[in-house]
Amino acid sequence: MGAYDLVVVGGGTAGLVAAAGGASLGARVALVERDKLGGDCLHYGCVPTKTLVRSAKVAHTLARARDFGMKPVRVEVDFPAVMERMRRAVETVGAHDDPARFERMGVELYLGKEARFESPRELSVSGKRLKSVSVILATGSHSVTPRIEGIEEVGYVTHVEALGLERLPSSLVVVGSGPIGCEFAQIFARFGCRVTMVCASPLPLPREDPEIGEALLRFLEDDGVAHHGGFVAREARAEGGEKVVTAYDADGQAVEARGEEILIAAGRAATVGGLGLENAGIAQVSTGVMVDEYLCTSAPDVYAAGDVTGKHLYTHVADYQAKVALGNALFPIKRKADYSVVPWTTFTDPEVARVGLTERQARERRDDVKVYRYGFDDLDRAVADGEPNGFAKIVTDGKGRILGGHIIGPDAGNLIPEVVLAMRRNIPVQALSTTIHVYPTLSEVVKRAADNYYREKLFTGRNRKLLSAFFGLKRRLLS
Ligand SMILES: Cc1cc2nc3c(=O)[nH]c(=O)nc-3n(C[C@H](O)[C@H](O)[C@H](O)COP(=O)(O)OP(=O)(O)OC[C@H]3O[C@@H](n4cnc5c(N)ncnc54)[C@H](O)[C@@H]3O)c2cc1C
Ligand SMILES: NC(=O)c1ccc[n+]([C@@H]2O[C@H](COP(=O)([O-])OP(=O)(O)OC[C@H]3O[C@@H](n4cnc5c(N)ncnc54)[C@H](O)[C@@H]3O)[C@@H](O)[C@H]2O)c1
Repeated sequence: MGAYDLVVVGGGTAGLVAAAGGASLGARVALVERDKLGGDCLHYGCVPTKTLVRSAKVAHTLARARDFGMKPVRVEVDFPAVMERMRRAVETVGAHDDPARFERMGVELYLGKEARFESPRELSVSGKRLKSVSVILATGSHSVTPRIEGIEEVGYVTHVEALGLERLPSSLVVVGSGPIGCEFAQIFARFGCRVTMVCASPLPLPREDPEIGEALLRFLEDDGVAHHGGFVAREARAEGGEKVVTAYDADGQAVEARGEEILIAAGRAATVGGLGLENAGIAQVSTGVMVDEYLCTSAPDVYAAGDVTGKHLYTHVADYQAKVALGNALFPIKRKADYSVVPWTTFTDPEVARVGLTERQARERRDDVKVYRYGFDDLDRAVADGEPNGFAKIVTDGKGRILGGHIIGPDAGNLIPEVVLAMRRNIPVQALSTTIHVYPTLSEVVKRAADNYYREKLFTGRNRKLLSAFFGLKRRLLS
């Protein structure tokens, strides 16, 4: 029986950050991973999809050669080569998650093995018992297939199988237009596949500001994606060599989406099967493992981090939670997880980046909400780049305190951190306006949106009248 300070279950982002941190602090740490180190983000999520996003963008840019003063080119996507490039990128990035690196740090690895709780502080791993002072559960999440009659018989892929395709399907039905559905729909459309999306929510990215969803819908349609919003997929059948998904709206109206393949991107659930949570008294809620503000589960000294908690399913949040959970698992002084300022980005083109409240959420909470926006169509650099697409929107209270930031536009994910830092450090929107930004850069979109604060204060209404009176007086005195 091994006695550890910490046993980590799951070797994705959350598990690796926790295990590496614990070992670096001098704790005796074991990490149990049933598959490969790196988890979903490295193997089936962020890294491979962003590689494909880039290839799709290159295809799209080549197809627009004429817009940049080039003779038109015939774009031919070599799908096996695209997928090979993706695998190489995963391999390169995966070097960070090399098992030998973690062993050198002092982490004892149990690779290719499943962990099961026997009690809160005791796990069995392939017949071996691991005893530990504390445990961090970091087993991630997996794709959920909604109830669609006939779907198992017809067959479908999730993001996992889609990333293993050897041939580009001629057409694809995507069920769900959350981040996974939108990213894949655009990638495949830009590779030349006919894509039809069906989604229960009316607009793509239903968690975002509807104005953002509407704008993204237009961009997806420009790429040739057909989007049936407000339709729930209920039946699937094979017909004439195609797969057909029938979806219904709230009035019972049906729409049929046909394709060579079906991609299910309809949400995720915490991965807890086979863990024996009941043996440790670890309770679950509908979204995942139940945790308190300190990321402690209902079992003493068992913490959880990452997607398994069901809170903000992003790699950067998994990383953050792992650090909070690790500190709380090892030390007596406990720290709460703080989700007040959490950014994220959906890597469509243009990208959709977000932090804080939407305009609607802000207005539900207070009466003094102000919204400052700026369009990329009026931003010199975006025009020069031939990407005058989208807008930035900053939501504040009456005094300029930032409540939320939303950007749909080129490189939005790299532009949002300025707003994130401002929110985190209570820097008001006025300061974004008075900070010098480099010209001509896309970063100016945030400043330009913020400039509207002063434009509204100084150039309109009572202030403008007062200033006019002041200038009149000055003229009279000096003339
Ligand atoms: C297609 C796609 C694209 C994405 N793109 C982005 C993006 O661009 N940016 C972003 O921030 N997020 C993105 N995400 C989300 C991101 O991948 C996850 O939030 C992140 O991987 C969560 O990390 P984790 O450590 O909680 O879980 P995971 O990475 O899923 O790791 C959990 C690990 O636990 C292991 N495990 C499970 N059960 C057991 C068991 N019983 N015993 C032992 N091991 C076990 C699994 O094998 C796995 O390796 C994307 C997700 C998907 C699906
Ligand atoms: N760029 C990123 O950071 C990124 C990328 C991909 C995934 N992720 C993470 O993974 C999470 C899961 O993504 P997702 O896109 O699978 O899920 P999601 O929960 O965000 O969206 C699923 C969508 O499917 C729809 N849906 C469900 N059942 C349906 C049915 N029967 N018919 C039609 N529509 C149906 C829902 O209405 C919803 O809009 C994301 O919320 C995000 O946290 C992040």
